Amino acid sequence: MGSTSRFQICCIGAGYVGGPTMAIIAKKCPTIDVTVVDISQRRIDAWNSEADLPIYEPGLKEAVMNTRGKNLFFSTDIDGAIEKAHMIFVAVNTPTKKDGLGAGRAADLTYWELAARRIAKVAKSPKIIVEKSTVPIKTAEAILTVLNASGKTRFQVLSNPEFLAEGTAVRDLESPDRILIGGNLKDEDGTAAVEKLVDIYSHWVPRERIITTNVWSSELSKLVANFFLAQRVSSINAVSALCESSGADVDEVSTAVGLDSRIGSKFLKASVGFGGSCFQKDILNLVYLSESMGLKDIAEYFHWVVKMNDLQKERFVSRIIHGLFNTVTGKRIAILGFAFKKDTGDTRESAAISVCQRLVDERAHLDIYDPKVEESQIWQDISTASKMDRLELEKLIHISSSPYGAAQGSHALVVCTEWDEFQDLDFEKILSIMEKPAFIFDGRNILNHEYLRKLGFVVYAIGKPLDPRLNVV
Ligand SMILES: NC(=O)c1ccc[n+]([C@@H]2O[C@H](COP(=O)([O-])OP(=O)(O)OC[C@H]3O[C@@H](n4cnc5c(N)ncnc54)[C@H](O)[C@@H]3O)[C@@H](O)[C@H]2O)c1
Ligand SMILES: O=c1ccn([C@@H]2O[C@H](COP(=O)(O)OP(=O)(O)O[C@H]3O[C@H](CO)[C@@H](O)[C@H](O)[C@H]3O)[C@@H](O)[C@H]2O)c(=O)[nH]1
Repeated sequence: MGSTSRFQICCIGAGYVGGPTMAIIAKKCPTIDVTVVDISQRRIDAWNSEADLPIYEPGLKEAVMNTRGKNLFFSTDIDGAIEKAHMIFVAVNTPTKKDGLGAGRAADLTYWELAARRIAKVAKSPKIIVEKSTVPIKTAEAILTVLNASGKTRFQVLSNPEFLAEGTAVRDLESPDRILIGGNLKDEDGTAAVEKLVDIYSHWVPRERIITTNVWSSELSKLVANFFLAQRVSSINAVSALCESSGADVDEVSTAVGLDSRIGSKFLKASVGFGGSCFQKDILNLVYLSESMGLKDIAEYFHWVVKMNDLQKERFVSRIIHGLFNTVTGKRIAILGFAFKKDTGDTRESAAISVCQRLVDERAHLDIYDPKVEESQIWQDISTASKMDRLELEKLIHISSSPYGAAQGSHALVVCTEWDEFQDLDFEKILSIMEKPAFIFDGRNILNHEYLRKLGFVVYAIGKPLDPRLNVV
């Protein structure tokens, strides 16, 4: 490990945020030593391996390989890394609570608190703690209370939410729209801590893109940013239902609407529904916060973004069932894509999970293909979502290593993830190996629907004028 006379950063949590964020800090700041620690030996071994890293992100492997062993280290020696660090990022998971008070809505801060208690126990010299995980407003304040209770040394807690999106993590980290740092700017030590973190980001981020606020604004801004993004997806998905009923085309509508510079064109792509570990969790967190502050109507307003997403997934499944003449029992359906978006192997809250679970409930036979998601992950996700046991599921589900394998003998192709490679498939070949009539349900609007119809497919696409050959109710 690096010399202790250099500035030392520790990051607790070697996940989708901790790993890539620290790799970029190490790359951009060669004079700083960065140690990423985790309780999972398996994850740390994977970060240290020569083969695949534990997560897939374009450009990540190069960034890690160029710095690992020089000023970037992955370790399970959490106490050792805490002890020598000047600054400690906490990037542990903060999932939605499963049980107890606020279950299904509030953030579960168990991992965060455990990390804070570890720091309090081990730290002997002053530390700057950087809250990287997404947390409810006032978490930093609670954490400071835990830390200060040890009475051994001084701590500053900063909020520095992460805005990277999966699939583009390296690009987002190298060229962020903004860096947000919340700290106690009324206090000299607080201001100095904020300045230290500003210094680090200034190695590669223009100063005007680094903004500082009070801690609460920073914590809340992260939740609100995700609400605004998810709200746009739910809004365009609501419009997609209207388009299907009226003959309008959702892509034409979103282009026309998005050209208004006050609205903008991003996050207006209708889909089977948003997924990912953040949107639903963070909005439910806002719902819970609003409810606990007595703001019932505000909570309901936030909640509709998640409810609309659930409706969209269900609407898509209904289109498949009705399209296949009101029953999918015993029919073979090829699922193309299982990740929650392209260019990631992450499946957390992926719309594909809900779609597969619903189709399996109807006793359809699924053949699933995804270029990056591990087979074991698909089994784990469907087993968790379904009421059926593994033996029953194995009779209904097969996982293929190619899209053609999945399509063989199927009645329908269902696109759940917008992987680029799906646009380049040989659809003539696919048509020839499918049952007839052959159906395509494009949950991402990425295929050339007119061409596919000319070939002979019956095509359903989100928010598009309905194919006259499609059975609808
Ligand atoms: N995934 C994203 O794209 C993204 C983007 C922005 C913000 N966030 C937020 O960042 C946080 C982390 O998300 P993630 O996707 O990286 O989660 P993750 O599950 O991929 O990684 C979290 C890691 O923390 C480790 N961990 C948990 N408790 C620990 C402890 N006490 N000591 C050491 N290690 C511990 C876990 O083993 C795990 O490897 C969450 O709050 C999330 O909301 C995520
Ligand atoms: O027009 C769109 C845009 C996105 N999506 C879907 O929305 C989900 C989320 O996509 P995206 O936001 O690109 O990925 P995430 O990695 O979940 O990133 C979000 O969540 C992160 C975790 O908080 C934040 O850091 C990011 O800023 C925020 O974009 C995915 O299922 C997308 O397919 C759509 O359906 N239509």
